[in-house]
Amino acid sequence: MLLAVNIGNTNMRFAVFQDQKETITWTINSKPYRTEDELFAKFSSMYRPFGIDGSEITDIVIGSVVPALTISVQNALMKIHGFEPMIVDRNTPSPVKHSSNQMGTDLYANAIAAHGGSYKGKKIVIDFGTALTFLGIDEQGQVGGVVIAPGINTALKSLVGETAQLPEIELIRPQSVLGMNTEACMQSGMVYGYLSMIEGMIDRINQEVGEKCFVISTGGLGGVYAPLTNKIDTDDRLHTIKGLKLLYEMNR
Ligand SMILES: Nc1ncnc2c1ncn2[C@@H]1O[C@H](COP(=O)(O)OP(=O)(O)OP(=O)(O)O)[C@@H](O)[C@H]1O
Ligand SMILES: CC(C)(CO)[C@@H](O)C(=O)NCCC(=O)O
Ligand SMILES: [K+]
Repeated sequence: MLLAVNIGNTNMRFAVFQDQKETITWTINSKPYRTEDELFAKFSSMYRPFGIDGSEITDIVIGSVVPALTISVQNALMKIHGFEPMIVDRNTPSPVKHSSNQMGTDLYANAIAAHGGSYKGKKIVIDFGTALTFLGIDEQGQVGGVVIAPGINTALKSLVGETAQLPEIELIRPQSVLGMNTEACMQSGMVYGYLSMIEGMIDRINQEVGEKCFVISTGGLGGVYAPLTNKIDTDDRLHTIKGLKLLYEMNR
């Protein structure tokens, strides 16, 4: 069985791909950064609650956008499983072409899963993580470019943290765009505001590439925003981690 790990700035997402059965997935906070020993202790007890027998894991792939965690996670997993997990990044060979020497592994994995999936034509991948990213890729696997904006929780935390009178809110759609109480006003800004950005960016990217792209969303809040717009064609919270799996299979 293959274990794939996507180390993000907020969460480390784990997924175990089983042959016939459903994929099992869970997350562990990335922060505070833990030592290798702490990670080893934490990881040692993480399989059982999910009904996984750790000894059945024969392959491990790690993708990371947090350099401070990459090697510690690799070493902790190596101590548990007795073999070296493969670390992949933007330079790991694949049919996806890009010219960036900075592209985060999650963005590269998003491109690979979009190109390797059954989607047709040009694609946009929107990742609702710590950062909100858009990636455009054409039918030949050429990455057209990326957009990086503050993630929704990141923006909300900053807004609440920098103000005296604004409270934490739940990210749900308010009754109307114009609100009459603080909570509804903020929900409008966060939900309709970001939705407007997302729809507007999709339109702009489509215009720039001269085609109506197929739009895939992933990341923590994809499941909240995708149902609110018909411009997102599908939401798959495992999209990034499926890209890591494909990268592993192409390079093992
Ligand atoms: N209904 C919801 N309301 C508010 N936040 C939510 C909701 N559903 C998911 N989230 C957020 O999504 C996060 C899980 O997302 P995920 O595992 O993709 O990592 P991430 O935080 O998106 O980013 P990164 O990949 O950068 O670590 C949770 O920590 C939570 O903050
Ligand atoms: C943009 C994020 C933070 C999204 O997780 C990550 O992909 C990253 O740190 N990237 C490095 C910079 C770049 O992709 O150009
Ligand atoms: K930073």
